[in-house]
Amino acid sequence: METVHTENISIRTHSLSNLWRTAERGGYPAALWRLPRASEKQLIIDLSSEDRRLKADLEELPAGFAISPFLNPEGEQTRFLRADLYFSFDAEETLIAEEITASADFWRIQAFEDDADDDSEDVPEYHLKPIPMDGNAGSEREKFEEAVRQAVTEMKLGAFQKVVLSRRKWVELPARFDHVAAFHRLCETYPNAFISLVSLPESGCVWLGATPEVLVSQDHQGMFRTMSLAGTQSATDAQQQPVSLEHARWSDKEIEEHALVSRYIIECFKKIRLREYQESGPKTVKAGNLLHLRTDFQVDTQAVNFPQLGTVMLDLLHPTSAVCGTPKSSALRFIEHYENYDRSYYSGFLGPINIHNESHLFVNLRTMQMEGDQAVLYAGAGITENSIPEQEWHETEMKCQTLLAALAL
Ligand SMILES: C=C(O[C@@H]1C=C(C(=O)O)C=C[C@H]1O)C(=O)O
Repeated sequence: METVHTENISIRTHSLSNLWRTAERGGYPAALWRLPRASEKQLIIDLSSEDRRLKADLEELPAGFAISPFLNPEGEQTRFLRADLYFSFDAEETLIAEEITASADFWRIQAFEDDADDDSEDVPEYHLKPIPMDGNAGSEREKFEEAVRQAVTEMKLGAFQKVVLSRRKWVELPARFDHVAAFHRLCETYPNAFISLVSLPESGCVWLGATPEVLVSQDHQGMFRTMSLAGTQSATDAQQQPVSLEHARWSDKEIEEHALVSRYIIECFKKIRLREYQESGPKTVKAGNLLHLRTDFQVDTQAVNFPQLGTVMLDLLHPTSAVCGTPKSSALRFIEHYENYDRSYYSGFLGPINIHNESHLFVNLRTMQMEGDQAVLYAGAGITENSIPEQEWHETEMKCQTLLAALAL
């Protein structure tokens, strides 16, 4: 990352919570994340307060954090947060690195500093008394199951092979719900997930999530990775005992649903005539309270001399058949007609770009959008010809539980 290290510009050491609160108070966009299996927690703050929308070009962009809506025509609606300030903390929340990029101007840094020094506001407690607001759950369920029935009918007529249908669930947050404490809680509960907290002042919303799905990742050695993740079952059996990964059984419906996503990824490689990918799987993996089928894909971009592969694949992959369907255009048309609501950033992608020469973008799943004392959770399920509406609804309920149970909401 490009940095300025002069004696007179340096952010004094503050706690993670204090930095986050200062960013929120000042109306600065901010993103806090923890990569899967990592202990380091990273925070960036964009001091421009600008609602910057662009195409996520991993070769061109400075260090920052991208968050894309599900609907992103030509990819140009990706919201980009520039890393004017960057902080990294270890598992004990000790500051281990801080950087100020050349783009940040001195006066804004000073104003930020002064505000961060004003620590008058006491740290909110982490209350755990939720008030579920699913008064309209009945009609939500009817609408969702009706859409599943419609999709099955259309698939039997050959209109498409798979569509991913989603729904929302509303929850009232406890008084003074602490976003950063909730982020830490998710980090502890889900060590294998990508945990993120993103504050977007222009919309007044903060997004919190724990996703298991990599969309595009390119590390500092030029290793490109993506995955197909589809097929879902509970990680516990009827007696609430954990299902061992070796003993998990998958139905033909789930195997087919998963295969469609893998085939979609391979088609993307074919479009760019790339044959040198390694494929491994499918295997059963645990994602919190759920099990999924996963196939991993990997390409050594240095060996194939294709450094821009991450950007090219991002363009081709999103939205994959894991969140949209097959074929993409018919599935999308069906979603737009039957879901009847804006998915916003749910099932888009998000993650750090060019932070220490790495970019890691994940599908925005197991996520909730918080605005004031309300939260909206989003969850979807892959529908094929053999789907049973009640089971698909149950799957979305389990997916909502990934966040609700961990946060005791
Ligand atoms: C759509 C979601 O998850 C996706 C759909 C899956 C499925 O249909 O089995 C599994 C994992 C994800 O790719 C979600 O979590 O909301």
